[in-house]
Amino acid sequence: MTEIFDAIKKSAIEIKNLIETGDTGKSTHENSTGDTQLKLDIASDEIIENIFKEVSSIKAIVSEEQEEIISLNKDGKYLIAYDPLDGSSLADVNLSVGSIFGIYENEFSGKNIVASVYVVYGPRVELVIATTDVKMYRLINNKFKFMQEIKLNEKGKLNAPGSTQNCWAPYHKKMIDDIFQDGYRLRYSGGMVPDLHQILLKGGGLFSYPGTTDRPKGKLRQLFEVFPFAFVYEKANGQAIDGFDRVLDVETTHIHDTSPCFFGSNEEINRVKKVYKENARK
Ligand SMILES: O=P(O)(O)OC[C@H]1O[C@](O)(COP(=O)(O)O)[C@@H](O)[C@@H]1O
Ligand SMILES: [Mg+2]
Ligand SMILES: [Mg+2]
Repeated sequence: MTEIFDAIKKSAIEIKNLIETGDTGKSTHENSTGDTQLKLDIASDEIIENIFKEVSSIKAIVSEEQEEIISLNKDGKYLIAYDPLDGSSLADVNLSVGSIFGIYENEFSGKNIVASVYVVYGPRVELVIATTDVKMYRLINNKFKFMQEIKLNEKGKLNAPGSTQNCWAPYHKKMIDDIFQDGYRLRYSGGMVPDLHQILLKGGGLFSYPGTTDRPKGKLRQLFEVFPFAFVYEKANGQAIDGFDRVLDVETTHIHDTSPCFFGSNEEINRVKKVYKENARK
């Protein structure tokens, strides 16, 4: 898998340069989820696709920005699903954004994810690789240097509650209020990558993107966003659930499926499970 990680590192350096110099405006296209694509989304997608085309171990790729799976090498072992520029609408206000990659074998499903990688483009560029463990690297003088392993504590102090609040179920609202009452601090930028990276590096907490009245299956996409981060959180001694069970056990029926999702350290996730079990129906 090393050549895949090297390809991702190469794409991260090109995307960093694109973000620094590129146009943050909208294109005239929509992606399959119905989001208007930014010029940066399209350009980052092209960068990654062109680099992955050169890697012989990749069988097929699928991007959040494209409709279909693209076959690359019939003898390749790995399938990669990626979100080329997550949180792209935050680039114009100079908040952090990211890229997310899920590496799968056999077919695109939560059960088949074998590794994941994400990149944070912030004041510094950091890259996190999850295999059997979770390792963080930082871009220094155009090279990724190993910095540290990432492990969550049993309990954290941060709360990142996503989605439109007036569409929350009453029990979800009460749970979030209770968590704040217990002294947790609000940390939500609207960029999944920096928001989840912050919880990982500060030792723990909760990130939630529930099902809501306007989006019963949430917003975040399983293959490109939810499963890769679920893999990271599990390997970092945390958990990722759909409110009830491991989100990596949720079935994928379409490549652009979304799922409610909760990522965090054990204490916070067990709290979500209890509230959802007592109040919600799956
Ligand atoms: O504003 P909301 O509804 O809380 O949604 C925020 C979420 O949407 C996203 O921006 C979606 O990602 P894209 O920018 O790749 O579409 C996530 O990064 C973030 O967690
Ligand atoms: Mg995204
Ligand atoms: Mg995106």
